[in-house]
Amino acid sequence: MSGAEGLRLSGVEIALGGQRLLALDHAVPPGDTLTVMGPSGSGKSTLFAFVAGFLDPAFKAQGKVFLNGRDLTRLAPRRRRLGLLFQDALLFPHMSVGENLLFALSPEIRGRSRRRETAETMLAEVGLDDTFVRDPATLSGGQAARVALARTLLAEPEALLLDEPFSRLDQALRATIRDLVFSRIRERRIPAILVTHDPADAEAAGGDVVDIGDCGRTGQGAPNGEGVR
Ligand SMILES: Nc1ncnc2c1ncn2[C@@H]1O[C@H](COP(=O)(O)OP(=O)(O)OP(=O)(O)O)[C@@H](O)[C@H]1O
Repeated sequence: MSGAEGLRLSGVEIALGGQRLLALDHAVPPGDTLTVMGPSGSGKSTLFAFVAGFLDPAFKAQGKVFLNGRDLTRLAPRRRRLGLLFQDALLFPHMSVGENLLFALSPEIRGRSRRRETAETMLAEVGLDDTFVRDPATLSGGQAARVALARTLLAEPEALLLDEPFSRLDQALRATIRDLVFSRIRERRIPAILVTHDPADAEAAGGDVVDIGDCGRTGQGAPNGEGVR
């Protein structure tokens, strides 16, 4: 089954050194977020590497990833149309906020003023009007997280991989940025996978939660993708 809309991990199993690390079979509808939890070393980053297409050859993987009906499994990473958000905003320090955004914008959007207007509109969407010319070094942690989100969304990803994107933010800011990210995901109907250690993140994401923690040790884990809620 290809899963015409959304993201689907179909019979995914990843092994390392002959031992099964994780198994996952799960569909993420448009606008939903699947939360993946598990202790350090359980394979969360490895799962993202598999979905994004840069899994280290030390791992043996089987199963497929479908996105809006396309089989991504053998596609080059840049053709998968995935957006990633990490703990760090990872903005280019030698570029202004606006230049960071324009870098992510499709070359199909032509014309200097049209490109700038598109980037400014996205900045406004994440609550950052009038920051186009700012130096990223002068941004607060929350502002940098907003720019990172804007840059990711500007590339118009068909799915998002969120790798502990809130873990560097203090508690109050964390709630604000979290709400912003999940509201954008729902409104734009983007399927997402979130890796986190924080149950409050999973709660805010509002979708299924899978714990891949026991998989390698017991061979059970969540082989049928049954969420814990
Ligand atoms: N390139 C690699 N070659 C061999 N083993 C690796 C490689 N990368 C990771 N591993 C091992 O694979 C297992 C899963 O690692 P992974 O980084 O996916 O865990 P994680 O759940 O993301 O951990 P954390 O929560 O600490 O980020 C670990 O045992 C790790 O040591």
